[in-house]
Amino acid sequence: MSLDFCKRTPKVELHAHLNGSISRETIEKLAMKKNPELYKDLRICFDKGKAETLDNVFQMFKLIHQISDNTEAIYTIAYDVIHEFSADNVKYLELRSTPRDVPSSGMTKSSYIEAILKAIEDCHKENLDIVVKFLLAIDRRNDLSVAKETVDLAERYSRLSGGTVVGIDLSGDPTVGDACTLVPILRDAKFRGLKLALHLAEVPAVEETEEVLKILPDRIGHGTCLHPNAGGSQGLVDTVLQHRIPLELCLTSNVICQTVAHVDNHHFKYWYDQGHPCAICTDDKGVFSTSLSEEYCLAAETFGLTRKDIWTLSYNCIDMIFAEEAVKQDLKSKWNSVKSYELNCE
Ligand SMILES: CNc1ncnc2c1ncn2[C@@H]1O[C@H](COP(=O)(O)O)[C@@H](O)[C@H]1O
Ligand SMILES: [Zn+2]
Repeated sequence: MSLDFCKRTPKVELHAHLNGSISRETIEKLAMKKNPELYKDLRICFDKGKAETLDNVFQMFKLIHQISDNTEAIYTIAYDVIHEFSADNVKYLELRSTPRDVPSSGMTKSSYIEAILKAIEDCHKENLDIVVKFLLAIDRRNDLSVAKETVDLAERYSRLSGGTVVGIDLSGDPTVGDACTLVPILRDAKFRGLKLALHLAEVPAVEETEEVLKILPDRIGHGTCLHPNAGGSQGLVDTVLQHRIPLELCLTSNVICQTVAHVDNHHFKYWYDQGHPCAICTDDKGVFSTSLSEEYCLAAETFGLTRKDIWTLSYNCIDMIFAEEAVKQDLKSKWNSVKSYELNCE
């Protein structure tokens, strides 16, 4: 499969953490301004393959958060990330990010969110050919009061942004905390009309996953350990299949974090072969030195997908987006307008 074809294929990105998507160029720009020593540490981490384990990845987020501790940096990261996805021919992007308060820089959770919304609006004003939506993330180590504050902010900014904020993500180090404690607030978020894209079973956790699945989230991030062979259970698989809950699958992320032993064993194959809705995503394109086109190419090469398969995989993601029907129709016509040309030319 040519990377070029995957680049030319219009794409939907549904699982991208803002601070994990930051490119080397943006890191350099921000870190050099702030503290060149920090840049040295970050550069070492950013050399491909240095992430290596889930633990290392979460160490990298700590470093990145040191440079994204003010609204100006958050704006720059969001602005650059949107441009980078757009340059990779992503036509629809859902960014997710965990709002942070940093008293020393005067950043509040509200100004954090507003900086991202401003970047989205400015890219829109530039007529960049990409629709961007935004999910507020709850870190799974957060307690109920923080989670509730995030849901309140999501509801408020969904209204104020005219529908750019669409929902809630649950993320954070999967080996820390217990998502069961957050179930009541996640249920409430759904009741209030927010969409839920939840990291689930990134590592084995049958009971927790059972509890969270009862909410029937709108999409699942990773779902690596749902299957009994991966430390899950048949009951979990059956629930996800029965409700056709779409999966956001991030191949490179899982291999680097070692939650999947080798890309050949990636659970993409199991779900894809059953015709289950699967979206190929990057997770953290900066931290994992990847792009959405590279992820499609990797899936194609690993699982023997044809150009038509890749095209269909990308097209089917449109039905999984958290946007109104009109946006879906627009995207579908965009895909269809280049389909026969792209699929027939070599
Ligand atoms: C690798 N697999 C993963 N599993 C779980 N959570 C992840 C993640 N990758 C990223 N995050 C979550 O996203 C945050 C960084 O972006 P924001 O500061 O929110 O923009 C991380 O701190 C973590 O909470
Ligand atoms: Zn993620």
